Amino acid sequence: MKTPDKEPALQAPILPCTLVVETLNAGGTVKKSTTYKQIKLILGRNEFRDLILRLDSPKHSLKFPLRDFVLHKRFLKEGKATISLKDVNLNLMIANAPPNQLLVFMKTLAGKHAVTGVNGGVINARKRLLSTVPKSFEEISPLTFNEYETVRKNGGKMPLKERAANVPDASPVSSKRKRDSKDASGSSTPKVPRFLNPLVLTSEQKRVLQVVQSGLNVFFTGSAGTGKSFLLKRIVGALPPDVTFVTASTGVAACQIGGTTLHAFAGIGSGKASIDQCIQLASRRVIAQQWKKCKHLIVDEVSMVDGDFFTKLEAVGRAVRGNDKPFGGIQLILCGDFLQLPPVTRPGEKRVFCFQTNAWDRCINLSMELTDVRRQDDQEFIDILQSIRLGRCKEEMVERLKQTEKNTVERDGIKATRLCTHREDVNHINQEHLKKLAGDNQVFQAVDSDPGLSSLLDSQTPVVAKLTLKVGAQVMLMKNLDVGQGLVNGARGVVTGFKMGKEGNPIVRFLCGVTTEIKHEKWTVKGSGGIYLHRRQLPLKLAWAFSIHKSQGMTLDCAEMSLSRVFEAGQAYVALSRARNLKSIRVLDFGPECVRAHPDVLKFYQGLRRARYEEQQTHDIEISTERKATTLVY
Ligand SMILES: Nc1ncnc2c1ncn2[C@@H]1O[C@H](COP(=O)(O)OP(=O)(O)OP(=O)(O)O)[C@@H](O)[C@H]1O
Ligand SMILES: [Mg+2]
Repeated sequence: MKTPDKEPALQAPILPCTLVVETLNAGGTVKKSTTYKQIKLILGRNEFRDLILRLDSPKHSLKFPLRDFVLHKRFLKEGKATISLKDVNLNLMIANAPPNQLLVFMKTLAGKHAVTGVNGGVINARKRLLSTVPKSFEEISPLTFNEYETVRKNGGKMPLKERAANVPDASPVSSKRKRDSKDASGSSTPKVPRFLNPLVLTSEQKRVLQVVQSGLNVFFTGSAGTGKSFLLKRIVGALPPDVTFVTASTGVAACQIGGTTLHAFAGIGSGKASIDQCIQLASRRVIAQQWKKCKHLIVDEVSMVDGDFFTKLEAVGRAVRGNDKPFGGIQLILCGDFLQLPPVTRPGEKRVFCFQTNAWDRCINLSMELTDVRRQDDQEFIDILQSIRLGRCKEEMVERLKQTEKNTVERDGIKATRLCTHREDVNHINQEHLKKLAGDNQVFQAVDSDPGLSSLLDSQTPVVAKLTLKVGAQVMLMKNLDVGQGLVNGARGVVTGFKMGKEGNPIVRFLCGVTTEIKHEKWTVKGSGGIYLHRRQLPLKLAWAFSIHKSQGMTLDCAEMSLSRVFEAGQAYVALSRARNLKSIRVLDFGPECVRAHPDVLKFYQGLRRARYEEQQTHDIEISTERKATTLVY
């Protein structure tokens, strides 16, 4: 994989949000509550260098000195947090803030507060009274790594850490931090935290984010590994969570971006009923509320959304929201690669891609293409993949892929995962291999927040309800645990033992060189009506075999594949493009006949390319919310 670039510095902490200010009496009950909608919170310092939170809106300007406070930050991902000002009995409840900005804002607030204390504390009351310094307010500078380190080394002085134990809903940062700061040998190494040093978007990714923030309905595409899902997560973090609905065509893809399936959002079942019936279904109170609340709808892996289903959704959006604009005025942010897997159809059913519908033409203002491949860094492999994506495979490419049959991708007892074209083969292969291993089965049962909805959690989380392991079991990690160490979604490993004790967690040796105990993790999905469901399970799956359909969107460490039975256009491309380089795959039974691209999709992409060419010929493109039906492709 390419070495990631890093963001040089963070922006000044200004947070768009809604704020509820609660005034409490001495007993802690609420005396008064005032809501300020669509305001900005600005973190700054006054003339005495006190930390001040300023509320700005066209009608209001309030200042809250931050002296003795507790941060409640369990719901950061949902754009919510509370600052309890102990000395003045106020609760400042933040809602509807872009989650990424909120995270940086809260960390900066905690860090700057701790550093202020470390660097000399506050000016006494007498000096303040006698001071002739004019009143001022200066926005705070971004938290630097040195400040972060000061806070880390003076751990006790940092309010987030110090008080977490006393705050019932403060999230347990300490255990995660411990894991993040240890290397494979277990020794502590100071690491720049991800929030201080986020991966930089490429210029084309930034451009898409800009367009999304301008409010246009956008479809962005690009070959496998160009960072579409990566960008989508940034987009999610930059939009207000209360009115943003994050979805994908499949449960696994939805889980990767922290969303739900498009079907679960829509509430129209399979969408096979007539448009009138679909509208009726979506008009049920809880579903309709969701539709009305939604201002931004995000859909990943849109290539697998059926065209008829998309047409019905568009009509439902207009009807349920009582708004004649396309999709009822919801901003659409669609992403995917139509040259990967198409919508699943029954035998004999006509396949309609989304882009072939009138609804698509009415809705999508702008189509953009990412071209910089980030998953692979091996140019020869990138060239082969680009050609296969378009349904072409020259003789020398076939030969090169055939040569990989001799690759030894096994290492340290970790075998290649067989990517299967047919789902039924996957289960069979995994169970047969597990049976052959000596030793006892260790069964790990998931704990679901609502056992009645376990089948929904089965389809929307990447982990199974019942996981059976043995020493020697080949496993795949299903969650990013520590990106720096290589413990990422798709990492391959082998079970080497089980911890003694009640839980008996597995010890897994991974291909990246780390051997570690795997503990339970939590997955959260939004059910219909916006209810959150949780599953706790080990983030592992058996990995002797995996289906190509389930692997769409993933990056895999080592895989082998037999592609002679491919039955879909794009299937061979999806399988091959999961790998990082030619050394980490073994391709069996390969021939040019395995490679297929759908002719309608090729035509669609030719149209996008032509439009790019014409745009480049005529003028520099200006992004304007006025423009309709423009196609912009990189
Ligand atoms: N700007 C970036 N900086 C660093 N790494 C990046 C960047 N963009 C993407 N990546 C990395 O590239 C890899 C592929 O990204 P991602 O899975 O988002 O691609 P994708 O276009 O969604 O692929 P697919 O079509 O297979 O779903 C990931 O490991 C991701 O973290
Ligand atoms: Mg993706």
